[in-house]
Formats: sequence, structure tokens, C-alpha cells
Amino acid sequence: MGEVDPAFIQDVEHRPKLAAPQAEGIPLIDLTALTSYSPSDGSAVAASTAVERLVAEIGDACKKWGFFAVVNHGVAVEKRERIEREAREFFGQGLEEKKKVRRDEKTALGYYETEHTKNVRDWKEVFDFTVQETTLVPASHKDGEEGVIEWTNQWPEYPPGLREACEEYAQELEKLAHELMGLIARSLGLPTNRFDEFFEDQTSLVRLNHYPPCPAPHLALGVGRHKDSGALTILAQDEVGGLEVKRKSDGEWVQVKPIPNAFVINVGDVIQVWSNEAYESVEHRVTVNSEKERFSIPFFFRPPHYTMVQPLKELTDKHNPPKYRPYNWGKFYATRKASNFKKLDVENIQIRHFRI
Ligand SMILES: O=C(O)CCC(=O)C(=O)O
Ligand SMILES: [Fe+2]
Repeated sequence: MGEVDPAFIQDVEHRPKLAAPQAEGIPLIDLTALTSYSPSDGSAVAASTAVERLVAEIGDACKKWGFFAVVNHGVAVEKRERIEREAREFFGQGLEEKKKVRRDEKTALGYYETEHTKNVRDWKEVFDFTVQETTLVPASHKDGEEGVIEWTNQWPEYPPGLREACEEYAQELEKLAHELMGLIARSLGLPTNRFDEFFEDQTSLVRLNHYPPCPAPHLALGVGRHKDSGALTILAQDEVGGLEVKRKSDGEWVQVKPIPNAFVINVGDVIQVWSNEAYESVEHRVTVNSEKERFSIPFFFRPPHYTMVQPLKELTDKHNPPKYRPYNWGKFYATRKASNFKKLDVENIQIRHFRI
């Protein structure tokens, strides 16, 4: 492909600088204290001090960056390698094969190659699946239309091992997501289990991303600038690199350096609201390059559709009143979905529409 379809071209102010600084990147946090903590062993006191330190590190990272990387997270490396292998195999097939599980108006899950972010087409193809076997979402994004529909995953015939690899990976990541929410709760001065009630069901999603080499990496993006709308994102990226985060301190785009077997974590809009902006959801984007393809796998941890998202009572008082009106997560997400993936002339729904 020599010429790039104009649908992919970013406005001048959003085009990437191809040498974004790598210095002063996101914090790297070692989760050993969490995975080795066992209240019954003799070193419980030392272990709990280590967990307290970890909680403080997480709190600092959430405040300063909204992003951090974790190592020693307890997710089995074989499970990650397996899904990465299956994803490569899936995307390596011809378009005809992939289109057999293509997403359409009715089935929101599966393969898709024409996603847009803020009305510009992304240089990528994706495969989406939900974590909960039966995921319920509102049938309509319109207020007053109350029905729900069931989302079911579309699994391809090839590669035959994709489904199992995805299901196993999702289970592992769900455990890590709960652990991280526990640490985040503690860092906000809340009990470890404070967020559990919001995840008895879920609308969590895992996405396999493939960014093919792009002949115009200075004009297009793999994913345009955006914030993640859910609670927390846990990203596995390969060794190629391309993720950039808008640094809060100065608004510069900085690269998130790939670290083998680490996950990149970021706070989404829902935590921004729950925490009444103690933590903010930070803008990020993905650059592409002309030589190498790149693969990544975000796990989007999201509450069930019926959740009313609002600042937690414990984190607000008369000096720090709630900054958001409650909004229904399912309707918010359905509205996003209804407009997100095609070119539109209007802006997507945003949490700032609920800002008081
Ligand atoms: O591929 C990546 O590094 C990040 C993708 C991303 O931000 C997203 O899918 O929301
Ligand atoms: Fe994202």
C-alpha cells in the first residue's frame, strides 16, 4: 500500500512526533509483596509493611501518571505467550477467513478492521471477546428504552486453539484486576474489598490488537488519542513499542517502553469518577511504524451494565463535594458503542458531560 486512505490521516496537531522522549517514563512497580503475602506465615509483619509500601507506590503512580507498569504480577507467562501466539496466527490469516467472525450491528464482538477514534480511522485490526460468558448490555442507548440484550462471543474455526487461550488468559487477568482494584482502594484510604460490590457481574472485554506496518507513520495512528472509559485497563504489549501517554506534568507525549512480561496498567474514567478525581484517566495513543507490525492485548475491567457510576461517599464531603452526577454505565457504554466505530460529525459521549 503506497497511498494512505485519507480516512486514516490525523489533523496536523495530532500527528505523532516520531521521536517522542523515553526519559522519565511511567513508574515500574514490583508486585512481589502482593503475590508472596500470606497472613499465616511468620513474616506477616514484614510482609504487611511491604504491602503498605506497595499501596503508597500505586497511589503515587495513579496521582502523578494515571499509568504504571507492573512486574512479578503472578500471571503465568505460558498463558500470556499462548494467547499472543494464537493472536498472531489469527491475524496472519486472509481477510476472508477473519471476516467470518466480523462484528456487525447485531454482534458487537469478534473481528473488526475499520474502527475510528475521534472520527479518524485507526491503523489496526482487532478481535474482541467478553470475559463473562453471558454479558448483558442495554438493547438501546436511548434513555427510557429499558431492555437488555445478551452479548455472546464469536469464536473462529481457525486457529482452533484461540478460544481456549483467550478464556484461560481472561481468567488470569481477572484475578490480577481484582488485586489491583484492592490496592487502589487501599491507596484511597478505603477497605481492600471496597470495589468488589461493583464487579459481581461485569462487562469486561479483552481485545486482541494487530497494528500492521504503516507506510505513513507520521500521518496516521494505530489508535488515536483517547481515554479508556472503564475502571481499569491491563495491557500486554509486545517488544515493538508504540504506546504513548500524555504526561500530566507537562502535556508531552511520552513513550511507554516495552518491558518483557510486564503489564501496563491505567486508570479509566470510572475510577476518575469513583475517586472524585483524586485519580484521573489519562489520554494515550498508539503510533505505528513503517517496518514492524505490533501486537497488544488490553483487558478492560468494567462494571456490569446496571452500575450507577458516581463519586464514592467516603471520598466526598462538604469541602470536597461530588464532582459528577451519577450516570448509568450501561447506557454510557452503549452510547459510545453506537457512535464510536464509524465516522460521525458529532463528539462522542464523555464523562465531562456529567461533570457538576
Ligand atoms: O495497543 C496499545 O498499546 C493500547 C491500545 C489502547 O489504548 C486501547 O485499545 O484502548
Ligand atoms: Fe486505550
